[in-house]
Amino acid sequence: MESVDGKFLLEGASVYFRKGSGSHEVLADIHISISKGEWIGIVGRNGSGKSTLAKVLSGSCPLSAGTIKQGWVNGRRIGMIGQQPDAQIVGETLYEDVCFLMENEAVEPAKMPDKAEQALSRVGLNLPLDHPVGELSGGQKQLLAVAGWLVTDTAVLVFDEATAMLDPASRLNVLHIAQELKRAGTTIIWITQWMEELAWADRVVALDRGKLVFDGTVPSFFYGEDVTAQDRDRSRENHSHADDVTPCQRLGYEQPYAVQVARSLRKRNIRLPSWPVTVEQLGEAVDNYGSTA
Ligand SMILES: Nc1ncnc2c1ncn2[C@@H]1O[C@H](COP(=O)(O)OP(=O)(O)OP(=O)(O)O)[C@@H](O)[C@H]1O
Repeated sequence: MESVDGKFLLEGASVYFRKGSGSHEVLADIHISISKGEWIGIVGRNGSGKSTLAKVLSGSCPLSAGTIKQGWVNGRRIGMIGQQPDAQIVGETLYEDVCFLMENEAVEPAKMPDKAEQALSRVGLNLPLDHPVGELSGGQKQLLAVAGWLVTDTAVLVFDEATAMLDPASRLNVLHIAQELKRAGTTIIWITQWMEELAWADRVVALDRGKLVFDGTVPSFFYGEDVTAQDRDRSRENHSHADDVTPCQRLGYEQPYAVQVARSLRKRNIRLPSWPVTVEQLGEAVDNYGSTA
């Protein structure tokens, strides 16, 4: 276990912006602890403060009150990938773009081509270094932005609705790359409006009008009381909590299809052996149910 001092922590974090003669509270008294190598999914409706939280975590928005302790990040970088693929492009070619951060960090010029190639290959952009950035698709531009962070020692990558403008295949590709990075030890903060993307997270944090209204596991976000009830109710087979409103629904989001099906099955007392969020997970759960039933 990390010591408390070593934790990446937000404590009572608040951000106010000036509005007329008063102030507008965008983040209110947020407490979050982020573990090394964790994947945290952050959700909340438009204007709930997600981007502001992303900026606070990456150090680009100062707090009006409270504290941030970067603990185990320990001077390493916190990168951020935004929603607009074009907004984060800084070079004309892949090489120029991916070298931008290295130049800022005074990496030896002789080492740059190798580092650039390694970073591009890690994100699966296997194109010539002089390939024009203007010819990349939106999804490839997002991967290029990720590669830009990989040339330096990046401890945490914040994806702020980074897949919002992408087609389903590119979206999945960016998710896969983030998963690879997590396996290699990078901490992932994944902000999204797409509920199914939370399937990749270890934990969900939800914001509503600047307040933290949920911080828990993915199953408890989508299945609410059912999850805690499962243990409690093992001996009461006919009891079902499927009518309970889940944290996901309370936030005003539609539950993913797989969650709707699984909850509907639970109402009929068919309890799948896991808590599916994607259709693939639902298929696996049904398979496993079939083999144990
Ligand atoms: N620099 C700023 N000055 C004043 N108000 C701001 C500033 N930045 C954000 N806000 C306000 O803070 C609130 C939260 O904005 P933020 O972008 O963090 O929310 P969000 O959840 O990311 O929204 P979206 O999903 O629409 O991107 C909004 O009401 C926004 O208008």
